[in-house]
Amino acid sequence: MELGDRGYPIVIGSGLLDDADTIKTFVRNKLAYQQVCVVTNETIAPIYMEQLRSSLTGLQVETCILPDGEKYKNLDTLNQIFTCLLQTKFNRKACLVALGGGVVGDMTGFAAACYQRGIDFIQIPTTLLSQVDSSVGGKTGVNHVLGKNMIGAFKQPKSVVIDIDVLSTLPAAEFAAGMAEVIKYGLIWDQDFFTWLEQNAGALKALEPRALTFAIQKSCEIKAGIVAEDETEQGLRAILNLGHTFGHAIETHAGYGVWLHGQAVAVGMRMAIRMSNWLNESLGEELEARLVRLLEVFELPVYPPDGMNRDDFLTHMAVDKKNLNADIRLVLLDKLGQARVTSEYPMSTLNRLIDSFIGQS
Ligand SMILES: NC(=O)c1ccc[n+]([C@@H]2O[C@H](COP(=O)([O-])OP(=O)(O)OC[C@H]3O[C@@H](n4cnc5c(N)ncnc54)[C@H](O)[C@@H]3O)[C@@H](O)[C@H]2O)c1
Ligand SMILES: O=C(O)C(=O)C[C@@H](O)[C@H](O)[C@H](O)COP(=O)(O)O
Ligand SMILES: [Zn+2]
Repeated sequence: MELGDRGYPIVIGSGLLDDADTIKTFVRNKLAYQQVCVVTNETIAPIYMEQLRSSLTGLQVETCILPDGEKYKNLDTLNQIFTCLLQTKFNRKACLVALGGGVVGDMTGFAAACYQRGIDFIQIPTTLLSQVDSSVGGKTGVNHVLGKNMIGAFKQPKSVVIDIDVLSTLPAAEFAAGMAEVIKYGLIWDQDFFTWLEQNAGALKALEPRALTFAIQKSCEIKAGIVAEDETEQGLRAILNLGHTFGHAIETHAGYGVWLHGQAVAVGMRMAIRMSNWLNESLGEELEARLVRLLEVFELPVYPPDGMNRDDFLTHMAVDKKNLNADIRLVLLDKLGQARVTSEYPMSTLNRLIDSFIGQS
């Protein structure tokens, strides 16, 4: 990840958690930490903690085990990390290691940004979503009942270690949720990658290592390239939010954890593509149909939840972080592989768009 003195390596491979040399290079010796606190959760700890611990022998390794779930991505749980660090007398030279999915990664990064005004952290992402998206780019934070990820900081990790083997224990619905973000990269940035995903969906679903590695690598490259241009989302980076304006509204309305983040993004991307086509007919209706076919291969939802109405969407979309005033800013496509952020559309079109999805599921 190219970011000047905040740049960092992203290593992708098989067997990395068991590979003491890799862990040594990217977590231990090279960065010379004395104290390491692995932040993980109650689901991941029994599966992967011992493997990681054996690659960290010789260091003071503490473990902070959080409850599992999006509903715990909040300030109370964040405080549990601070309590762990203070009880074990961690100093400013300590390093946090996020071993988990996006929830663990976002909270660990935010804890690292805050603890004693900032310590280092490393990402060891264990879900597909966290491997292709949340572990890269430095967005960290927690949810508020009134909005997703509303409290947080930009804090880049010192390295990202992606072991594709951990995906073998990931539930299928969680794998699919990660695929929604992978598909996002094709839509916003790379039409050839989108076509490749259509052609290789079966291999990805079967966890075929070559296909998986390619998809993860491509996703990280695209994300890192965008973040390198615009680390703190002054402009370009907001295109990574395709589908999220609608998706975050779904997650918040349903209650955190009821809809997986990637599921909500899948529906949100479909809504954004239909809106894009309505505003720019040269995009063509076929793209929405192609997206739906691809989402359905992974059994991702393509309609918002029953009972969610237009006001529910608009209320939550009004507190989106992209908004600069009362206007709701959306990420839309000009064509496959090219996105932009805009609030220049008739409100009547947004109303009609939301209505076209209500009561359809
Ligand atoms: N910071 C960013 O740039 C960014 C990007 C995308 C998403 N996010 C955030 O990430 C979160 C979603 O992350 P997620 O999809 O990884 O969900 P998650 O962190 O909740 O993990 C999903 C589930 O899988 C379990 N799990 C994780 N790894 C496993 C493994 N290898 N084997 C078995 N079970 C495993 C977890 O315990 C959890 O129950 C959301 O809060 C979202 O807002 C952040
Ligand atoms: O890294 C980014 O920038 C993204 O927008 C990636 C998204 O997939 C991710 O869900 C992110 O957390 C959303 O950010 P937010 O600022 O809309 O909360
Ligand atoms: Zn996302």
